[in-house]
Amino acid sequence: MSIEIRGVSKNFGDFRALADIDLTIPTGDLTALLGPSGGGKSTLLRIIAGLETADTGTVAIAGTDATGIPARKRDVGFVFQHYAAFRHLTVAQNIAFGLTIRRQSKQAIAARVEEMLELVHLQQFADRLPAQLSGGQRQRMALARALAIRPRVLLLDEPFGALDAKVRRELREWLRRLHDEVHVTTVFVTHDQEEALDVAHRLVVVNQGRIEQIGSPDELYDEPANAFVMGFLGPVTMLGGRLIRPHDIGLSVHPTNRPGEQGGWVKRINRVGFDVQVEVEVDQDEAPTLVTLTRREAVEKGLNSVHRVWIHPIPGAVLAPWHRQPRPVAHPQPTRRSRHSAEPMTSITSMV
Ligand SMILES: Nc1ncnc2c1ncn2[C@@H]1O[C@H](COP(=O)(O)OP(=O)(O)OP(=O)(O)O)[C@@H](O)[C@H]1O
Repeated sequence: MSIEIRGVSKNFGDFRALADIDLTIPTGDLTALLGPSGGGKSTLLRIIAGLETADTGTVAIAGTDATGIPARKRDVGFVFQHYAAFRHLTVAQNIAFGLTIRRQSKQAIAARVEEMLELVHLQQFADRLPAQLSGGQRQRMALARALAIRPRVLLLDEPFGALDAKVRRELREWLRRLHDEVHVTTVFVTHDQEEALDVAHRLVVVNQGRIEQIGSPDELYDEPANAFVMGFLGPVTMLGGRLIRPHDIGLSVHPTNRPGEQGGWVKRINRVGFDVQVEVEVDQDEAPTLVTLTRREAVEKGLNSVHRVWIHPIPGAVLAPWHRQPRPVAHPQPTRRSRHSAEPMTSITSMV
């Protein structure tokens, strides 16, 4: 069931939380709304759900205008970060809740609850109370409860936000597989770029009430629309006045005359897991350029004993123009730039 959002704006007093949002979410897709805190992701999700009303614009679900329809009649399943389970009801009763209030027959409810317990792998926990579950199990119960009513749309607001990193990763994987099974149109809010890139088919980057870019994980990573998107998706650094990813920089201990090459001094070498991060000072008035190498590359180049190096963008590197900030930093907190004013990204092939 596709979701069509047209011209949606929302103000809270003088504060503009959403500014003229247009977005189509295709049927059966798993879409992530990704962006920094306060950017408007939850507000947009709540407007889709009918839990919040837009000041202007429309929301259509499956081709029907849902703008004036109350949340309970929109046929959406909703899961929040902190799932409010009924503490005195068992897992099975919690999952059955939406079906019970819809006055389905006892037999139909029992069959659906069984199906849902199986789907979320909680069969053996059916008779437990929510307090007797782990955080990850509770969120799976929340998903089962949301899905039990056969919603047309599933909306998830940071559903794994309160869980530890390992459980989050497991649930991410699980959610992807679950979506492959049930194919319900799903919108997932997260501020975690790794989570979004890992789980979603499509990402919508939301910042300061606007959409910065929409695309597949590959499109966003390889062709970010602007410096904000590029900086939000992972570490970036500066080379030759442009924003570049640290692993898109090649390093040699002799000059090689490659396009865009710059000489510099090694200031620091840090081992980060399997990678080695090298800080290279090209210009002493600027923050050092970060270069990420594998440990093997660092050893082969004998980096521990050299100080003078030459660095260059590798072929195919993604480079963004960068309007000079007072002091560029290795991991900038990018300022918002409108989609329209953003300069196009250039690849190294077109730069040289
Ligand atoms: N009911 C409200 N009253 C006033 N301001 C609100 C209300 N709801 C949200 N806001 C403001 O609107 C902005 C967008 O909030 P929203 O929750 O949509 O952001 P978000 O991108 O989901 O952020 P987070 O990841 O922190 O939840 C924030 O600045 C927030 O303070």
